[in-house]
Amino acid sequence: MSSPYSKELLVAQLAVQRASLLTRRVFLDSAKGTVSKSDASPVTIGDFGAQALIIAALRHNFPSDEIVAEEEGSKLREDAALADRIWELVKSTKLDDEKAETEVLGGAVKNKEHMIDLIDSGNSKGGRAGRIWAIDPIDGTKGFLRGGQYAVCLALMVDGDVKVGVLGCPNLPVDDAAPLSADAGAGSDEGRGVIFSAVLGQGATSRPLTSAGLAGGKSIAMKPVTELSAASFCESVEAGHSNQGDAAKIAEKLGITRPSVRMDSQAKYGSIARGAGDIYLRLPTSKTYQEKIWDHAAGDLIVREAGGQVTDVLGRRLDFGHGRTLAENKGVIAAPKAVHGQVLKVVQEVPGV
Ligand SMILES: Nc1ncnc2c1ncn2[C@@H]1O[C@H](COP(=O)(O)O)[C@@H](O)[C@H]1OP(=O)(O)O
Ligand SMILES: [Mg+2]
Ligand SMILES: [Mg+2]
Ligand SMILES: [Mg+2]
Repeated sequence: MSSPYSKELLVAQLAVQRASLLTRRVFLDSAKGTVSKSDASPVTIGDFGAQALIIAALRHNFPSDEIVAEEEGSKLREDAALADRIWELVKSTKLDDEKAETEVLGGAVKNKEHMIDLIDSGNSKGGRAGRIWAIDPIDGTKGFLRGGQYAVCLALMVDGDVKVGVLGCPNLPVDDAAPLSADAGAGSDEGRGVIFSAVLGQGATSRPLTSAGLAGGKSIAMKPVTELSAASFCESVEAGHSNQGDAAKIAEKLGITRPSVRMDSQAKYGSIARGAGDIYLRLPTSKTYQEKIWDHAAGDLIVREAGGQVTDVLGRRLDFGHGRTLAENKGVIAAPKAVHGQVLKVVQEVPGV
């Protein structure tokens, strides 16, 4: 008998793989078709194209599942030139493995109109009932534009609980043991590109991102941290996304002397899950910003399955059942189980956190 969620895992991995190949093409192109969204954050033809390809694969395999995805298609109905550029990418990005491409992923998207409809169909409100997929087609779009790290993110929640999580990180080193560095090595794909995945209760794996089918996976585990003084934080690059000043105070109190590694996107979760980094700290910057479920669902499961613990700054598990946002959580602390409590205690000693 196959293990629980084996079909969901296979589809999710191949869908993320294909979408990551699309984003990689855009990453290497100087014209990324960037437009500004209503909240002033950027979105590119890579984000739209990756979302279309992932939703196409999900609709082919699981037509009645709900989908919560970051992007929407309205801009593309007003801007034909932008839609055309995305369509060029979507229709020409395929896996080399014919069987994976057609039998598993369902092959090419029919036409441009259908592509926009697919992009628009990630509009579920989310919630605590049933099967809901969460998609961030490019997490860390600012990193993607800067030549940094980014991630293609997909997770399946069932009744509010994350069961399957997959992260495509085209700019991380393939080697799980490579030292953690914010440098993405823009311009060269050599030795780069990894897919992390996890199924609840079945552990976490990493495998190289290739243009064929799925390459062999290896099981991953967090680095055992016994002395916090030898550890370092992995934090956001963007100062507006997490409170880096308070993080520095917390590091000092914990005896951490190494500087934080700054990295965009859920590549942070993947990096600590494979033992390349130690602790992911994301302290809230404002009382009003609510984290989005697609920014954390896959990473949360991958870290927990690699032996970590993930909570918010109040010590609560991330709750993905509240809708499109983590409405009941503030910030994130992801750390090896053995030291998570120590980090949480010091985080709570900092006034205002
Ligand atoms: N004010 C904010 N506080 C925290 N996270 C934010 C904020 N604004 C945007 N983000 C999200 O942080 C994520 C990037 O994380 P990181 O900083 O760790 O690389 C993005 O998904 C981004 O959302 P968006 O996709 O809408 O730009
Ligand atoms: Mg994001
Ligand atoms: Mg995004
Ligand atoms: Mg965005």
